[in-house]
Amino acid sequence: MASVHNLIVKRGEAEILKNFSAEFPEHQVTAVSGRSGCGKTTLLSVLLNLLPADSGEIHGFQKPSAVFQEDRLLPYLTAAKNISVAAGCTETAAEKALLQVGFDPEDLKKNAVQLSGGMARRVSIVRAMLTSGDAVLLDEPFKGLDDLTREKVMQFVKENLKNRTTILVTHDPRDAKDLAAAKIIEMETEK
Ligand SMILES: Nc1ncnc2c1ncn2[C@@H]1O[C@H](COP(=O)(O)OP(=O)(O)OP(=O)(O)O)[C@@H](O)[C@H]1O
Repeated sequence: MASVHNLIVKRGEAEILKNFSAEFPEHQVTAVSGRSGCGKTTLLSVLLNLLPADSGEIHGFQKPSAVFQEDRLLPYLTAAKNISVAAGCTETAAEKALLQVGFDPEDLKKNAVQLSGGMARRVSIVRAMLTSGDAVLLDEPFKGLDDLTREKVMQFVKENLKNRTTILVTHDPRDAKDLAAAKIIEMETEK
């Protein structure tokens, strides 16, 4: 089991995670939901080492890759270059993956700054899925995608999870079901 134990995380004066403990089945998907502001993104930021915990223990997230709510792309590189630089794969592999998630061949020529929000979101999903590591942290990855695109992206994510321990933050029960989540954590009750 990957786990966090008695995590305390403050942001400014506010204690966001108050002795939060949870277990995440290894090689499976755990869905995390909870009201807006309860600390889901904060939890992922701590697991990614982007935010320090004030105390607590973390096990099983040595090398996670992530989809953030904001897409964090390098604006003047193409989608495929953004992916290959971060994931260490070839641009050809990145382009193949982008076509799978619904990019048009024409879109492959554009720099990230020229992409729509939904396209940028798909680039960040492909980047996370093609990056190797022991865990995948997905912060509302399917939010705002139309149904057809969501289906393509869902298929791509399923094919590329590769048994990695996965945390899926989502408000949509369909996401947990479609990714066959082994466990669902409702954050308020576990804080
Ligand atoms: N950079 C920051 N500095 C100070 N407080 C912050 C910062 N980012 C978030 N917070 C606060 O931390 C709390 C938890 O935010 P977080 O983004 O983790 O919630 P969330 O559960 O992911 O919410 P949502 O579902 O809306 O994305 C909120 O009260 C928020 O205002």
